[in-house]
Amino acid sequence: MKEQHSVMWGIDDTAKQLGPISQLRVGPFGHVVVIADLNETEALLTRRHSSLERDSSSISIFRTIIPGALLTLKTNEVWKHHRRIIGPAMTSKYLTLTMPKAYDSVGQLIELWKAKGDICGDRSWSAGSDLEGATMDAICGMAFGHPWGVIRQYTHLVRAMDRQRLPVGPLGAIDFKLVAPDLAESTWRIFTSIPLRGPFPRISHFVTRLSASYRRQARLVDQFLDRKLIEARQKAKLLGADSANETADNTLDMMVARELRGEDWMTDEEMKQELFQYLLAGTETSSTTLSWWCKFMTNHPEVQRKLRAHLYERLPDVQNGTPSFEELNAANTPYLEAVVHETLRLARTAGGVSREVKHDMFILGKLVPKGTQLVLPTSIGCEDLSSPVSAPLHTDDEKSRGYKNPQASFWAGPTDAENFPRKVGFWKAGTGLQFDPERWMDQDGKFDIHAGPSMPFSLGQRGCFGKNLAMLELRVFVSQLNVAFFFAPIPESQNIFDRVETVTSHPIYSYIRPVPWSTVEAQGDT
Ligand code: HEM
Repeated sequence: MKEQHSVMWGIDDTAKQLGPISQLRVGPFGHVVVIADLNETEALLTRRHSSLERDSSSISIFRTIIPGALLTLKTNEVWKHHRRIIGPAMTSKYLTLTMPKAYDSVGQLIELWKAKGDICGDRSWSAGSDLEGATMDAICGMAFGHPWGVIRQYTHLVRAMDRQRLPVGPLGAIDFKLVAPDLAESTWRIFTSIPLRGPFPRISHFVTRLSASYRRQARLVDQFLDRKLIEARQKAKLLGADSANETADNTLDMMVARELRGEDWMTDEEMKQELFQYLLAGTETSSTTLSWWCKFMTNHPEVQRKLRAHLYERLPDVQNGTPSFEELNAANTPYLEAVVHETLRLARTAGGVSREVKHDMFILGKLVPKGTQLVLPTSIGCEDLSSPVSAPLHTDDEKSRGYKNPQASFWAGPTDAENFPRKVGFWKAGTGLQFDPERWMDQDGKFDIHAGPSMPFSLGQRGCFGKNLAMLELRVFVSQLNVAFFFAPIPESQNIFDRVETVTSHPIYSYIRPVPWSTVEAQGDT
């Protein structure tokens, strides 16, 4: 793992060397069991989920800033209650209503990149913080109805810069150091306070909370949420319950309207935590995925050109920026869907998920005791890491001890292996790590979600709550950015694919050079 600078690639290598189930020691006392087999992972997350629970260590890490929202609740009655209340926010009805917020945010990002392009000439800059700002604006709009104006502020600052004195970073790119509005800066400060490493997250975060600046920033965000809650309730009362419910175009308004109708409700504190969780779970994940997309585009001009032609053909409105919810789907824009899926597959934004075993169970023929922490890489289909058909599922010793337990997985046991041979060789040999959206297209040019494995949002009951919103946002951003810009090549010294793993696995360098499609280099040979 040290050699690869990545836990995720390290786990891939472990799986290649040790097979689909292995045990790693973590620190002096802990250990985790890694399951790197696609069928087994699917079975665990979907069919055997009642034997598993979200693991205590990740819960205690995220509880430092969100003590009681979906992400940090055990799968109990409270979790089900929260899901019932905010679940409708992911239905097509609400997503359709909130979609204009995503268009607003990407529109502002396009303006920012045009302003940067004007002063940068043919030099590149890093896309990372711009994308964080734009996805934060989008999520705020979708959650509370108003973006925080991060990108608007960045654009204002860029327009005021002296093009003769732009700061140049060590790799030759322009190093814009832009300051976001207070609320956004405070939220990022809270996110970065999450103690991702170290054995005692609660203690280390307690120390962080002693700092006056942290307390001031946390208070600012808390007061904002209080204010929004009051405003949303006043607005809903004026409109009346039914009309408030019909017109709600953000998650807070939707929750408040349901509260007013007496349907279901949460305490103020619960509501605030669920909304804050939107920011935590929805900003970095989307911006990281989009940063990877920019890198893939920069290296694949042919994909950019094909995508643009496809969008112009399928979406007459694309230039005006408002294709509808129904128009932006896999059936209507299959190549866009393929590009988004391929980006998610290779970005490996959330490299893995973890679970705790609730009682002794058999996994791939091994007895895994109660309390064990499982790590399930979400992108094991990237390479061919499944076990071969002939892998022994029970050792002779286990069989002689009568290991025919009722909780064995669907796939465990020699008979199942014969009847349901393990899927191996998902992609053409040696192509698994290449960026190739065509792998998701069938012979008739349709998008085929079953073409191969990919589970970037995880699976099952505790899989990503925001998947529908995230997919919509990615389709909106990718289509709008593609139509607005050609991502021109950048110097080799900046074209580095190294990762850093925090909450997500993001590129260390995300330099871009977006140019108008009218330029000669955008037109290329075609
Ligand atoms: C590209 C974007 C995203 C990716 C790749 C992603 C991925 C994931 C993954 C892998 C999990 C863990 C699931 C598990 O443990 O099985 C998760 C959980 C979650 N995600 Fe996302 N996510 C994304 C965007 C979003 C957005 C936009 C939101 C909110 C609006 C969101 C809200 C959540 C929540 C609340 C959970 C916890 C669900 C629970 O424990 O019940 N995510 N996400």
